[in-house]
Amino acid sequence: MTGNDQETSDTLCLNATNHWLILNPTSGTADHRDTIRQRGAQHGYTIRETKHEGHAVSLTKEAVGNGVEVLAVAGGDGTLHEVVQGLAEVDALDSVTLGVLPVGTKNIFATNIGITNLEQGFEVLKTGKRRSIDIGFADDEPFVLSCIAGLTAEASLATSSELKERFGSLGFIIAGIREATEFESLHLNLTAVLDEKEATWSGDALCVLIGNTRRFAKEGGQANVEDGLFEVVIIEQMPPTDIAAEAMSHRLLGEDTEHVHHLKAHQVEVRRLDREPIRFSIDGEQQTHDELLLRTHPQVLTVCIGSTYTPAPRE
Ligand SMILES: Nc1ncnc2c1ncn2[C@@H]1O[C@H](COP(=O)(O)OP(=O)(O)OP(=O)(O)O)[C@@H](O)[C@H]1O
Repeated sequence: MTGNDQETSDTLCLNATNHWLILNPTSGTADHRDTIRQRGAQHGYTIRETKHEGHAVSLTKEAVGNGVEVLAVAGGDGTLHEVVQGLAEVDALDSVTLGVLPVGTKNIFATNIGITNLEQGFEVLKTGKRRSIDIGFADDEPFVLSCIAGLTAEASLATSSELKERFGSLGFIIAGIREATEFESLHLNLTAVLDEKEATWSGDALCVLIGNTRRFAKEGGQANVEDGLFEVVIIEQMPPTDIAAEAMSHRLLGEDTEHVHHLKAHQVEVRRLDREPIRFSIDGEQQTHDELLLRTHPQVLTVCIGSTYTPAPRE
């Protein structure tokens, strides 16, 4: 099914009978607990609060065990990651409709599906349309946003608004790397598969950015979340003198440059070529691996979307 084919199957999120709401009271500025409890109760949700890290995984499994049809997630991207993990663990990715109430710090996923605030999140849960979107898997772990190899902290991608202003989305990553003090390059092999064709790349990289709902190339923002493909950017190790020029080229042209490659793939394998394991950030969660196999599962998760959401933004 293509993104457009789904238009005919859009269904309002209004009719489901069994609604649960998973609330992370510590997300973002941590001042939303009472509001969510009150609004959630008004809308007839069964509310479950997370008490510790990882708790949203087991609460989600409990919700599935209780036959939940609509699951609202009041939190940020980390909470959402845990909920999707819970759904995957009980093989229920396609049996629940997910809604997002963005009360986290960055809320990248909510923004990418057209939900910008709490009020609108509740409204979309009640009257919004739903779409089936792709989920990535890193070995057996599902992820929604992205898997990044080689950056020491996800934060370095999100904070520097001045660099972003100057260089654009990918450019500011490149420029950000230049400014990072503790940065080690990666000696790796990457194999990408698209339409049964394989492409490989080996060498020293500054980082590899693999987006599911998140786009790093060009102006960044939302990727096509319904095409069953990752958007992959390989940023090669390069002389410091080239970095600013490459960053600016991405700002001005949005195109591949000598040291930056952009491709789409439904499967990506990343393997280390030296002794150091590779550091990955999977939806912001830090892990190390010698190798990692990333695959997309196309259109397996049904989510309530905001009216500004479009499956294929600025292809
Ligand atoms: N009661 C709790 N106490 C402490 N940590 C918790 C609790 N409940 C959940 N968590 C953890 O809080 C982490 C961060 O939550 P979340 O992602 O929702 O907020 P955020 O980091 O502010 O937002 P974003 O990820 O959008 O920037 C999650 O990884 C989760 O494991």
